[in-house]
Amino acid sequence: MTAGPLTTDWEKARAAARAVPSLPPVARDLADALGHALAEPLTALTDLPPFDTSAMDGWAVAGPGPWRLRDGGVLAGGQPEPLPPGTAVAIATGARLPEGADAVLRREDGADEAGSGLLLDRSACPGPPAPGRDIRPRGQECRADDPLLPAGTSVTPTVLGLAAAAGYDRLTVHRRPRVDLLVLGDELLATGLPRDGRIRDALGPLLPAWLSGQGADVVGRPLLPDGFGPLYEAVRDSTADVVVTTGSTAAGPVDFLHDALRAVGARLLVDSVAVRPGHPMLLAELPPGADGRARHLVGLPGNPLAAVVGAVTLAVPLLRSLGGHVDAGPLDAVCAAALPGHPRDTRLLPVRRTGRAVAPLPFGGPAMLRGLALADGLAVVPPGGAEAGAVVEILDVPRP
Ligand SMILES: Nc1nc2c(c(=O)[nH]1)N[C@H]1C(S)=C(S)[C@@H](COP(=O)(O)OP(=O)(O)OC[C@H]3O[C@@H](n4cnc5c(N)ncnc54)[C@H](O)[C@@H]3O)O[C@H]1N2
Ligand code: MOO
Repeated sequence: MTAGPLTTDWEKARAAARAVPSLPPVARDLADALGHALAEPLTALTDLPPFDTSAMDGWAVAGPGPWRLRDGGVLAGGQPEPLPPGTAVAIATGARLPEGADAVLRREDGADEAGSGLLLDRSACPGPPAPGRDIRPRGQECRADDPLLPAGTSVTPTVLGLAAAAGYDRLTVHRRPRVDLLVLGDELLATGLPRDGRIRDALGPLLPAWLSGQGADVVGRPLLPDGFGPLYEAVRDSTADVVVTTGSTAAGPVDFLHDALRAVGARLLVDSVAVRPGHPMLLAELPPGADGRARHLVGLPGNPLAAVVGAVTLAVPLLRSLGGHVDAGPLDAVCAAALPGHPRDTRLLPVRRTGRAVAPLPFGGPAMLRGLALADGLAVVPPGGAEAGAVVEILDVPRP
């Protein structure tokens, strides 16, 4: 390691994690693109709708009524015959409008006169249907080549739907970062009740479920035994874009993270942050991978809430940047009551939201998850605390 221990301001720590460049673009089938970020703008490959379409079930009509009804009807997906003036044909919502039709009469507004073969307009508004009524004209939503979404947009289910509608089978997206999760601590149990001085691992279940939703492919490791050797070897041998460790950041008798980083030739970018809880968190640049790409390690403290604060501060911004996501700015809220702060450091506090106002939750100690599990967000409390009525930034809590 080339940098010495240096506490970083909380905003600067977040900025350092966000500063890493995105991973290269890859092409993915739509079905595999969910959760990636677009590496190029999404441009319409077609007009939408691609042809004039009926917006309602009823009849396509040509000119003023009454109309002579033609046999058959036009269904969605059909190719209709042209419609001569003074005639009408039954049509379904989403069906292509026949050439010559200038409006659609809704099913509930038309009367199909028995015997005469005539269709009468019984709609409340008298006079001929206004041209274009209940038609979705070609290109109403977009024209081919129109920009629909900027690069950096996260591929949500809606984006998949829009891309499919606009003609895409594959999308160019940023590769998702691969994460190796190393959970450290001989005291941790994977199952059962706490016993014999040992406790359950809370972070193995929490982190993969959360970080996957942040656009990462997480490979969870079984609990790693304490000791320099296993940690050093796991970090040295990992080929992931990001190694996330939990525990071992402090100076306890089995806290070997700094030693392991030194031994693999890592460079510390952030070594402790002025935030509570979680201040021993760290961010390091690992020696590059075989392809020359930068690789990183995020060291999260072992106390569970402290680890979540570390992940919000370093891991989430790092993974979002690597994945190429351009996210909206944070939300803020008004403090319903004073939020207690740390005298010198930023504090992240689990809060409950009611409307635009937030209030602190009990059980927000560094080793606890009870408050966080009920929280709607983590309030960013400035040094010294926030008064009732003050506006504070709210960060998202872990979600799938
Ligand atoms: N002398 C000092 N001691 C400590 C300091 C300090 O500044 N000087 N900082 C404290 C703070 S703050 C934190 S946070 C912890 C950070 O410790 P580590 O990152 O080295 O973590 P561990 O010692 O391994 O564990 C701390 C605590 O968390 C429990 N733990 C660990 N992993 C898990 C897990 N996966 N699930 C549930 N609980 C876990 C572990 O049993 C310990 O109780 O250091 C303080 N000490
Ligand atoms: O800051 Mo430690 O992170 O108190 O738990």
